[in-house]
Amino acid sequence: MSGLLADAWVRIAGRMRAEVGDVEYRTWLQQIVLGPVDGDEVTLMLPTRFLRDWVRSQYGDRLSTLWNQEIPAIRRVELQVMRAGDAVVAPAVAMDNLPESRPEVAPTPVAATRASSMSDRPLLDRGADTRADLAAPLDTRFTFDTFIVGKPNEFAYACARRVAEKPSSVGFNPLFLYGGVGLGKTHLMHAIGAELLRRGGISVAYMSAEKFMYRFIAAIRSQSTVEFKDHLRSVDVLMIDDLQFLIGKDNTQEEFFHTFNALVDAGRQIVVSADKSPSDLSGLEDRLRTRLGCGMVADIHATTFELRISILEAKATASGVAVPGKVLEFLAHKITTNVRELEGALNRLIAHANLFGRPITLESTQDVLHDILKAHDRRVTIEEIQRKVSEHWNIRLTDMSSARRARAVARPRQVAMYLAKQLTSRSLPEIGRKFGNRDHTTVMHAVSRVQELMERDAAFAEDVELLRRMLES
Ligand SMILES: Nc1ncnc2c1ncn2[C@@H]1O[C@H](COP(=O)(O)OP(=O)(O)OP(=O)(O)O)[C@@H](O)[C@H]1O
Repeated sequence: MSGLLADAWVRIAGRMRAEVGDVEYRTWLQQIVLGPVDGDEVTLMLPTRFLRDWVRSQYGDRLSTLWNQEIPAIRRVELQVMRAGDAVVAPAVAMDNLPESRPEVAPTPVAATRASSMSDRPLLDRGADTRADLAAPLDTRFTFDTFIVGKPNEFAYACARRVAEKPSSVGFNPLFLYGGVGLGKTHLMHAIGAELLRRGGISVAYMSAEKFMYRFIAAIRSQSTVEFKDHLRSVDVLMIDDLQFLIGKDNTQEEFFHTFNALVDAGRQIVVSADKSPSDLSGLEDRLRTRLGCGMVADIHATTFELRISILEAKATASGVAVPGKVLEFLAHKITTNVRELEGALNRLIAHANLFGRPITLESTQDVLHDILKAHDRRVTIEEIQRKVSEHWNIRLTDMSSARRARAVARPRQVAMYLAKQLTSRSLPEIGRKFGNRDHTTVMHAVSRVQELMERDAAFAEDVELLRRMLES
């Protein structure tokens, strides 16, 4: 039964994804864990109360209907907050593990290939000779206009713009974009596609390396490799996302290599993205790596605090919901690695504010994003905080846990407790223990005292803020 349930759940999750779109699925539904069935009721579990309430109010009815269609004996869906020890029938279904939710082949030729949701399927637009089987939408939100440029990505952005304006320019073919997860590679590729489409008269194919492989395998199975190759080799611009997927897939690499050569030799543009530079993609064949590195290689670096703030400001403005600067700064401090996560956190705050009609505050942010923030807390330890604070005020590290009450020692100790509360997910008693076995009420007092002082004394507030930044960087 559990295999049957798990299979049904994957289909339902795929259906929901198709209905709500990738971003909404990732933000709200991807964390659902499948629990057991009891009588006519299936249990779905979520990590926080907020997520549970939101999913219940927004998707509860639809989930019940889909479950009932899959397994008629199921009539109700029970949404629960997950607790340790709850029985799990199937883990959360990450988007990449879902079946393709839209039809592979567009039913009719599509001339304008813009649609509202993201897809890995390639697109092709060349007026009259647009072919239906290569037509697919780009994510209309991923344009150059919505891409926020800062020091870490300005070079990649400039290269992408150049390719969109003048494909196949000398020195820019292939364009190889690389960088860590969620830093905007796909966004830039879609932006190139959108710009080329806007200008018109050029055919563009975009697909992930994974999709490239599946299509290639499907073509082999249906004995249509010649058509597959011809199709790909007829485009003016070919974009392949997440090339690292081809590592270890030797036959697909070989096919890609030939397609690549045929296109470049014919003066067509190739754009490729990956998580590493060509020279670091050690599982790729040498000759392919060499060719990939022959054009323009552009690195998207990790975001800076300033870039994260600019991205958040732009997204908050676009949403039309007032998000205080302090909240944006807090998020930019806390979520530092991945723009996708940063965006997801902001979306959740905005949805919460809309749902309950309450303004966004620092307190509500900490509450609503509890699970995300906890995951980002782990990096700073109380010991590090104690060390930095002692160095800053030039006191002995042992005074963090000593009984000395002189202000010169007691104040830094209070600041360290305050920072421990802000920057880690430790409870008040746990923090107290690390400071010479002090009681949790002492920590509570320290936190409110530091807050009070920060409000009254700008120089002191600046000191504390500086320490916080140092600890987080
Ligand atoms: N500079 C930026 N300005 C605006 N939005 C951005 C920027 N960088 C990333 N994003 C947003 O962050 C999200 C993740 O970006 P994207 O999917 O392009 O990342 P990626 O580098 O392709 O990630 P992956 O390695 O997972 O494929 C997208 O919603 C994108 O719009």
